Amino acid sequence: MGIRTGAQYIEGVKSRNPEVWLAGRRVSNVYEEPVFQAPIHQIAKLYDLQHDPKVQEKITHVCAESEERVSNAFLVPKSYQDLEARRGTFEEFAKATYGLMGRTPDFLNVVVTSMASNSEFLDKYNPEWGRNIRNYYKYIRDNDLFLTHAIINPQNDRSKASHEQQDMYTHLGAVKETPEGLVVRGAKMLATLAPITDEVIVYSFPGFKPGDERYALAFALPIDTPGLRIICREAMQDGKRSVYDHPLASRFEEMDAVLVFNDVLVPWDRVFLYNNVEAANLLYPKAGIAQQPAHQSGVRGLIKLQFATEVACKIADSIGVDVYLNVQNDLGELVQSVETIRALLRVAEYEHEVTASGEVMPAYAPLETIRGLLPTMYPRAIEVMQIIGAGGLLMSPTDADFENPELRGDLDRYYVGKEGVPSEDRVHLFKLAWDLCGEAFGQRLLQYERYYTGDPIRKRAIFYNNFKRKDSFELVEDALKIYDTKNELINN
Ligand SMILES: Cc1cc2nc3c(=O)[nH]c(=O)nc-3n(C[C@H](O)[C@H](O)[C@H](O)COP(=O)(O)OP(=O)(O)OC[C@H]3O[C@@H](n4cnc5c(N)ncnc54)[C@H](O)[C@@H]3O)c2cc1C
Repeated sequence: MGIRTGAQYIEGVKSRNPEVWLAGRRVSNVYEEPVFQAPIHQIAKLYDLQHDPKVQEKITHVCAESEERVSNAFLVPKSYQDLEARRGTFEEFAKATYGLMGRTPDFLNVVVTSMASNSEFLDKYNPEWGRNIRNYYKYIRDNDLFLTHAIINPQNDRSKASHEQQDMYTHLGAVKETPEGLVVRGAKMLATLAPITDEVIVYSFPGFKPGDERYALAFALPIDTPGLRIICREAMQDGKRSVYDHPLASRFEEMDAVLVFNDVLVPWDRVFLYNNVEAANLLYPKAGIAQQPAHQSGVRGLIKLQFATEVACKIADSIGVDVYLNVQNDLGELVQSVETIRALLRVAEYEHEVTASGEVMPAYAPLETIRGLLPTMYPRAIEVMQIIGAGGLLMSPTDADFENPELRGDLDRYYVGKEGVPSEDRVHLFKLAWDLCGEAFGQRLLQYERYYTGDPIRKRAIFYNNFKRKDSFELVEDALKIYDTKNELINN
C-alpha cells in the first residue's frame, strides 16, 4: 500500500475498538470521543501531507524493495543526503503541529527502522528475534502504520529492581510460554497517543539486573489486542473548547496513558527479545535507537523552541515592551537558544558516523548536547513568555465577550495593543501564549521536553562518562609536559 491518506488512517481508527478508559468510563467509540477528535484530525493531516504535491518529494521516497512510495522516516540512511531527506519529513511534520506533538508517526517509524537495520545484534542471541523485527519493519512501512511505545515501568519503588517490587507483575513481565506465543502481565507507565494509534511497541531502557529475566522483553501488538487496557490520564480539554480561546490546547493535546496487560498473548512472530538481561541492556546502544530517533526529537524540539520564541517576541512587540533593554536581552537569549540547537543539528548531520553495515547516523555528541540543553532552554522560553506577558496573560476575556455588543466597545478600547494591534488580535495572541505558558496543556509540554526520552540528569551523566572514557585530556597532558621529572623546564 505505501503512504496512507488521512482518511485511510481514520478508517483504521474507526475499525478498531481498543479497551480505552477515560475519566472512569470505557470509551465506546474512540473516533467519536470528543477528547480524541482534534488529535485524530491532526494526525490525519500529517498522513495527507504525504500526498501534497508541494512536499511529497521532500518527505517521501519510492522504496527500492517494495517499489511503493513510503515516508522518509522508513529510510535507512546511507549518506548525508539521506539524513537531509529524513530531516525533511521531521521538519514538515513538526511544522504542521508547531513541534507541540512529539509522538507523531515519524518518531516510532524511525525507532523500528533503526531496530530492523541493526537487527544483526538480535540475530546473535536468537535469529528469530532479528527476523521478526525485520518483518515487522516491512509490515509497518508497507502499511504506513502509526505506533505508540511504552518503555517505562510504573513509578512504584524506583530504588528496587523489577523482580524486587511488591508484586511479581507490577512491572510488565512474561507469565508463560504457549505454542502460540508469550503471555505477558503487568503495566508500562506511559504511552503517548495510545488510544488513537494502530500498534504499540514495548521495549525498555537499559538497567536490568540478574533476576529481571522475565521483564527483559521487546514486542509489538495491535493496539486493540484482547487484554490490553489503556488507562488515560485526566484530559486537559474536553474537545469542545473554543479555538479562539485556546488556539493550541483545543487542537494539539496528546493524550498519555498507562498500559495494563492482563495476560495478553504476544504471538511468537511479534517477539523481538525475551528472557535475556544482557540483550535487553544492549538494545539501546546496539540498535541505534538512542541516536536515530534523537534526530527526529532534535528537529521537532528546534521547531517547538522556535515557535515559543516567536510567541514571546510577538507578545513583546504587540504591547511595545521590546524597546526595553531587559526585554531585548531576554528575547535575544531565546533567539540564541534557537540558533544553538539549529547549529547542533547541522553539526550532528555533517559529522555523521557510519556503522560497519554502512548506515549513517547523526553524530552522538551534538545530539546528546541538544538532549541536555532543551530541558533548560524550553522552560526558560516559557519563563520569558510569562515575564514579558506579565498580568496581561491573565486579563483575556473570551470570544463570547467579544460577541456581546454591550461589551464590545470596552473591549475594543481597553484591550488594544500598541498602535495597529486591534483588541481581538492582541487577546487572541495572549491566549495562545497562555496555552503555552499557563494552561495544564502548556505544563505538559514543558514536562514532555524534560522527560520525553528519559531522565535528563542521568542522560547527561552517561554523556559525561562516555566523554571521560574516550577523551584523553590531551591539552592538559600537554600543558603538564613542560617540566620533566626533575622539575626542569623542557620547553616553553
Ligand atoms: C509528557 C510525557 C510523555 C511521555 N511519553 C512517553 C511515551 O510515549 N512512551 C514512553 O515509554 N515513555 C514516555 N514518557 C515517559 C518518560 O520516558 C519518563 O518520564 C522518563 O523516562 C523519566 O522516567 P520517570 O518519569 O519514571 O521518572 P523517574 O525515573 O521515576 O525519576 C523521578 C526522579 O527521581 C530521580 N531518579 C529516579 N531514579 C534515579 C536513579 N536511579 N538515579 C538517580 N536519580 C534517579 C530522577 O532524576 C527524577 O528526578 C513520557 C513522559 C512525559 C513527561
